[in-house]
Amino acid sequence: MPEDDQPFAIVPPAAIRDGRATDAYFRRTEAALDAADRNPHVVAEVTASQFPTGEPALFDGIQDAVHLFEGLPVDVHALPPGTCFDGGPVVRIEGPYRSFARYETSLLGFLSGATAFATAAHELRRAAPETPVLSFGARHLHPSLAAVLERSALLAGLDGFSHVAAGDRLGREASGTMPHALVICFGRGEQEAAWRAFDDGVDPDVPRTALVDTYSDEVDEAVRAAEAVDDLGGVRLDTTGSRRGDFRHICREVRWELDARGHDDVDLFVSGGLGVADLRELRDVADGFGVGGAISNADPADFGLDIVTVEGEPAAKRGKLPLPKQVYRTPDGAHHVGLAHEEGPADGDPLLEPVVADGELVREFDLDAGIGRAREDAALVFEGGSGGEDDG
Ligand SMILES: O=P(O)(O)OC[C@H]1O[C@H](OP(=O)(O)OP(=O)(O)O)[C@H](O)[C@@H]1O
Repeated sequence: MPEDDQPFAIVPPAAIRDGRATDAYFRRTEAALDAADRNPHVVAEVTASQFPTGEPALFDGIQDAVHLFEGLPVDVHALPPGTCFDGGPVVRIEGPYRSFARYETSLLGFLSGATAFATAAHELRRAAPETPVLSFGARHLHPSLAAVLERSALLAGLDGFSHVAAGDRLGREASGTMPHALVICFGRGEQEAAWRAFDDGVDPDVPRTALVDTYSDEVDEAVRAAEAVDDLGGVRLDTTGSRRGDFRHICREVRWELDARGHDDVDLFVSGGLGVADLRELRDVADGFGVGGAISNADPADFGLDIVTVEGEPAAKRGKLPLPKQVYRTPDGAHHVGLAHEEGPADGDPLLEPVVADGELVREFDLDAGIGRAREDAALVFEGGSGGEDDG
């Protein structure tokens, strides 16, 4: 599509579907294979070789990637979204290499971003298992990725997200409170007018949460908001880092002062540059968190694709393990990797499952099912099946 037909630097979905969203060397590989009349039948696997936090990652993105293989003469196996893994293949592709070579770039891209978001969100989930956490990170990303970000956050068990168009794509409603811009539009000393305008103007089913750090002390604004808006649901503290001091103490003080004035039904929602350690520190004083960069700024998962057989014979580059593999989950939560043609552990569940058979999609992906899978698999892997809280 010529650039002036669409103003944004976005690779269109059609280019992803037809394999043009690829690194140029795959186009050259196709030309070389064609010139040599060579198109070997191969098995290739996608694996990650680095796990930066030292903990299992949460697999995601296959729901999109699977569409790359529609209509191709290939069979694909993959881990279901929401599976914890710390080694071994996450995807296995079998077919004539020439037919899928050009899709490697997009395949790895679909998996790398989504898995990174899901893994980061899951770390936050475990840091505050009982407290609502919303994904606020779309502002740090290219807007075309917002639905991927929010879907991964939900898959990992977070409770909601802020991006409206992502919500349209996912069939779920975005949530949110109010920005500082709204308060500033009414001016210093007029915060009550801003909070009341929100109460007057916003749909009745939206929780009334007042932002209480714009101009003055958080305790002062929180108490004023609770007195200005009938049935105020909560206050949000997004205190700027330079003014934060002992943020846990500020939260406790706000809670104390609200309670002391009979506003114990007003929740305390906290946001602004929060990470895993902050959630652990604040989870007993906050009723909810908004977290952005700690999810959206996650480093991409380090996936690579390697051929492991050529015409049925073992093949691999140095440092990689040839032959197709299967991965298994055992009841103790361990992750076993073995050769696909050998028996796995007697009590192990094979995790790679068919997703494409001769170019036909053979598995449906449902977000709620993925959320449930992530919750159950993480309970096995991180708590040995107990489902208990991670105390870090
Ligand atoms: O810091 P992160 O974890 O990435 O969270 C994303 C944003 O959410 C909060 O913004 P807020 O809605 O208060 O923005 P505003 O200052 O523009 O009103 C916070 O201050 C961050 O800018």
